[in-house]
Amino acid sequence: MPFLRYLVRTDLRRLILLLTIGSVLVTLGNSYLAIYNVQRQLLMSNTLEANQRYAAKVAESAQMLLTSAQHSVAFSANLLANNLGSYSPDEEVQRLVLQSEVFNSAIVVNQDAEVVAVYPEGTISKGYVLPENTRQSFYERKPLITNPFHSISGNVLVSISHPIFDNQGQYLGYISGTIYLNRNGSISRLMREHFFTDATYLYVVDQYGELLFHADSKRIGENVSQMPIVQQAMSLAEGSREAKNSLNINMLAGYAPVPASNWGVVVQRPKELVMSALNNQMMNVLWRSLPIAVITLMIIWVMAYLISKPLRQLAKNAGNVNDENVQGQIVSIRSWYFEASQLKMAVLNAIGLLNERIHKLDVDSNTDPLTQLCNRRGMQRWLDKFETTGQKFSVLALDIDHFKAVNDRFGHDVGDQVIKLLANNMSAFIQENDLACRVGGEEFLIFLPDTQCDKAVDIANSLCERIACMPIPKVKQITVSIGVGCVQEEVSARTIDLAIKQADTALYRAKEAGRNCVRSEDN
Ligand SMILES: Nc1nc2c(ncn2[C@@H]2O[C@H](COP(=O)(O)OP(=O)(O)OP(=O)(O)O)[C@@H](O)[C@H]2O)c(=O)[nH]1
Repeated sequence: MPFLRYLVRTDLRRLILLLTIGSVLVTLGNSYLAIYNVQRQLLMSNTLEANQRYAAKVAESAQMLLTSAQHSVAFSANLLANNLGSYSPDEEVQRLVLQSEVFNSAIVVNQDAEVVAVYPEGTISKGYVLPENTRQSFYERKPLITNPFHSISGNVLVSISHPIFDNQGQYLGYISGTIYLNRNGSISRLMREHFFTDATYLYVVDQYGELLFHADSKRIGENVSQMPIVQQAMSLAEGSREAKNSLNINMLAGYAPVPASNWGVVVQRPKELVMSALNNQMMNVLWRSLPIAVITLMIIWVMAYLISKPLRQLAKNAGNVNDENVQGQIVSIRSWYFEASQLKMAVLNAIGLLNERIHKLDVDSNTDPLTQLCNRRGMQRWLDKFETTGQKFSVLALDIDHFKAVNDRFGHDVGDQVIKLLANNMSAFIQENDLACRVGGEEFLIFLPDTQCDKAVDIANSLCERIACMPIPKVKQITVSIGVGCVQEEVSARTIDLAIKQADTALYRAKEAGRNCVRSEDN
């Protein structure tokens, strides 16, 4: 599952991405939620307030219409009271109905509860004596707006009446105008015609919770007094609230009273409709903010890449310190910000230091500490090189004569100084490409690349003489014996070994010959 491992691998870029994208998303989500809640609250309170204001406006207009209707009826009652002998009730009821669109019909009733004038004709007959249950205005003898009632023909009516008294205060009957709530007229138009373009609707209840006006005309007359919003509307107060309608749908309702008739006007709008408008709005916000969000996320991605890139390259190269080119690769890393640049310097320093230490260890492990010449291990490296390159060479095996005596006479420390001095002298004597090694206490091998045997013998003789003349503190003088060996054939491990053995044997012979001399295979 390499891909899965790649996905769950934790690196700086992923961490930066995770952190920043997480923060951006949480911030965006939080802002979105906050905007949603604020807008929701705002929209709900705006809708509640708008509905309350609309209900109040309609209620106020109804109040004005009813009050004006009451004044009209009062005016007619006064006219009839003062001119009953000369003025015709028939003309007055006709004028009452026709002068405005408020009343659908009007009647005058005398002190015997008998109808003496009616307009338009046919709604009720002159001479008709009111039955007991319709004599509210007759008995109460005061200005009155009756409770809504159902006529025989199925109409819902409200009657506005005013008593007629003569100059002596004697009761002569009353005049009343009738409004058919389910027919055309100022009030019913006021209640029915609205400018709602959505599912908002208005209804009116009387003081008993009976519907007087409703968008669904079939419901007029239905008693809805159990509904909480109606109960509040019936309390003759103005306000707004969230409430369920008769179909159990949540509504945002505003209500206001019509004091003249003890009616309540309710305007309500389904809450879901308000919320769906909000949801559309929020979707709109989301779509509009999407391009910026995508651009932001892309910028974050690029920044995460750029920030993590130098560190990632440093980490990768720090794991490859054995690579020869690692320092060059680290130098080429573009560390464009402070921390990465400091880290780059630190890694470069560390690798430099490490290489230095490794080099020193390498040199130490191949070098004789007393003379700083190659030891056996260092020598072997050179022999491997000769074998690989096929380069021929001669070799001198050199040993200090009677060195035990030097040690015995002057002490071991002086002996060491002699060995050191001899090594320096040899190093100064040999050529740049030659190699001097200390292979034993006072035994040395000197390799002379591309040097023939006779030439090597000459060099050995020169060296032997030079050392014999070398001034040495305390000891004064030492001599050395030298054996010469050469690689005669093709260079291989065997021929190299043979050449060294040759030199050793020749050295032995030099010692035997009295020391302070040179021997080779030929002499
Ligand atoms: N001071 C000192 N002495 C060493 C060191 N290595 C070996 N020796 C001494 O070198 C001496 C070598 O003695 P031998 O092998 O008998 O040889 P020699 O006395 O030089 O006599 P020939 O080689 O036969 O001429 C010994 O006494 C060793 O203790 C060293 O590193 N420092």
